[in-house]
Amino acid sequence: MSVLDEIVAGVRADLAVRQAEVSEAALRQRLADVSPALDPMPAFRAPGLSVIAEVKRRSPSKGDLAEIPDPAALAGAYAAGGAAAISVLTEQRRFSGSLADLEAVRAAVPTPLLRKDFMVTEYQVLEARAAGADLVLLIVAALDDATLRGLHDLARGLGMTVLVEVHDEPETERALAAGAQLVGVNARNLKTLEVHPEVFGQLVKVLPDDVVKVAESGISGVDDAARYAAEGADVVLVGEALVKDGDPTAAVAAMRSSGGGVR
Ligand SMILES: O=P(O)(O)OC[C@@H](O)[C@@H](O)c1c[nH]c2ccccc12
Repeated sequence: MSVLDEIVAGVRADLAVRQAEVSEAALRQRLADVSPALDPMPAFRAPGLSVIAEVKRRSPSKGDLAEIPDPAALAGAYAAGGAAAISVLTEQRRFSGSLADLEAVRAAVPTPLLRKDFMVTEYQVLEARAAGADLVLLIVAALDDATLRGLHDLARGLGMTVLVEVHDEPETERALAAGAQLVGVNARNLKTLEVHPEVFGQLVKVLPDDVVKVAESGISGVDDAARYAAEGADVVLVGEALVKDGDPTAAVAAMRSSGGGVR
């Protein structure tokens, strides 16, 4: 079993517990009370480099990163630095996140929010929207084509934006075939946890001009952000470097301006 398979098995077990507590019908009812999803795409498409700043306590590859007792305060700091969107890890077992973190952040900031998790069922997409998320992540390596397309269409139907994550060329072709408009190239291979920073530069050549391109993982500071911007990234998604920085507001602002042209 790959690391990704093990993570998804844990996610499915946790999901079964939540599904036993809240029915899908009840979740769908909650959707009526949620404000419409915010659209991050105009900011992502504007000139310059956008930052998706991530709330991330730990990871399977790096272990504990930061305690983050108050995710809403961290998100407020990211927003003050001009983050175009905020990613909240909600996976519990490996990343110590939760939907409660997402809800707390939603209550605190008006910035578009990404639910970062291992989404394998419609229920999780509905949960994301009900908790106030505007975007969801779909990891191509974790999904068959029919499920990828089904979850993509469901999220779009709910007014959400989908970040479709890839790590190689076949996955990129599958993402585009599913209709992806926002593609994230994860430098980390989720099956082995190895980081390959050169993958973005390879895959950017396969991505059409009108697709918004996100560079994900292992971005340690302004130099990495600037390098990805020069390679064609519209957006960088950054976790570890920001949660460990004593001044996350300044760190986000510096990454934005590293891409040439503040937006
Ligand atoms: O902390 P980093 O190296 O800046 O990485 C952030 C983000 O790219 C990473 O958290 C991530 C990218 N894709 C994922 C999928 C699942 C969980 C986590 C991720």
